[in-house]
Amino acid sequence: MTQPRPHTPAADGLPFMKMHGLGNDFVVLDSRGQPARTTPALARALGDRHRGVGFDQLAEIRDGDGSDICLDFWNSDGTRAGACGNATRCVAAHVMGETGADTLSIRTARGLLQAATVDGVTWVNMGPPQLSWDEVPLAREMEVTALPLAGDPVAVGMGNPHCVFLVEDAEAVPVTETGPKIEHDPLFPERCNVEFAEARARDEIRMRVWERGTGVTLACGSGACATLVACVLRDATDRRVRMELDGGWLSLDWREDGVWMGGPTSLVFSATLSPAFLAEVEA
Ligand SMILES: N[C@@H](CCC[C@H](N)C(=O)O)C(=O)O
Repeated sequence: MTQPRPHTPAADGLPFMKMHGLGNDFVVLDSRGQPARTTPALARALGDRHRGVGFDQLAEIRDGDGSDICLDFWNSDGTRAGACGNATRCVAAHVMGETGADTLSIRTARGLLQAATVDGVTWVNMGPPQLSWDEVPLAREMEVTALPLAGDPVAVGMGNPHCVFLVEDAEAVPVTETGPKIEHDPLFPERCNVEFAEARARDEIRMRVWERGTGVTLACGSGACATLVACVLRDATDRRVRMELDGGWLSLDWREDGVWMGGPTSLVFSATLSPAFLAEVEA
């Protein structure tokens, strides 16, 4: 009997999924059972919204390592990200849908995360915030709540660095002007994501974001978690809030075991990258 021919990306192309969580959009590669594929060049080429597919982040699923799955993240400029909350929720919803389970363990660069489906909503525990200067990281020893920057922001690590400004009116902030200046400030040796947060009530926040390696996005999950932490540290909100981002609403809850985040996820389509596209990237 003839054996089925194994799938080889060079001959058959490379399958991927396009997903989004509140308009924070992703290409997802499923590399379980095979070698990881992503390189900085592939991430940049795929992230090109004109010549590739386009995404804010690329997420690559790998076989579990003492966990159900492993997950790696890349920005559209080809750099790695240690955390991506919305992609984690999207992938968790997809994998739990495959298996019918309502919990999932996910190993990421920041450690082991837990996801759960509750009343049809996918939640992820993004872990406890990192609140010492060397964990964020900052360039030198200082309080994360006392940065020497105009606007008096708070630095928070969520497996990736965030700088959160508490503002009176988030709509009025020139995000595209201020975001890149803070992202590249020497205080952040690994650059940072920048959030502008307006506490509308003890249980409601409006947030807009500039993402490291990507720019303005409609939502940022790890940024939402960092924003909640900053608001609680400044006593602007309670630990359980709803948050409005440009792309929609998230629910957040800073518990003993970490910052939990729940909200919608969407699988937009599945398709295959052509062998010609892959050959051009590898050339
Ligand atoms: N959109 C993401 C965060 C992506 C990573 C970020 N740009 C970084 O480089 O740290 C999220 O939902 O958390």
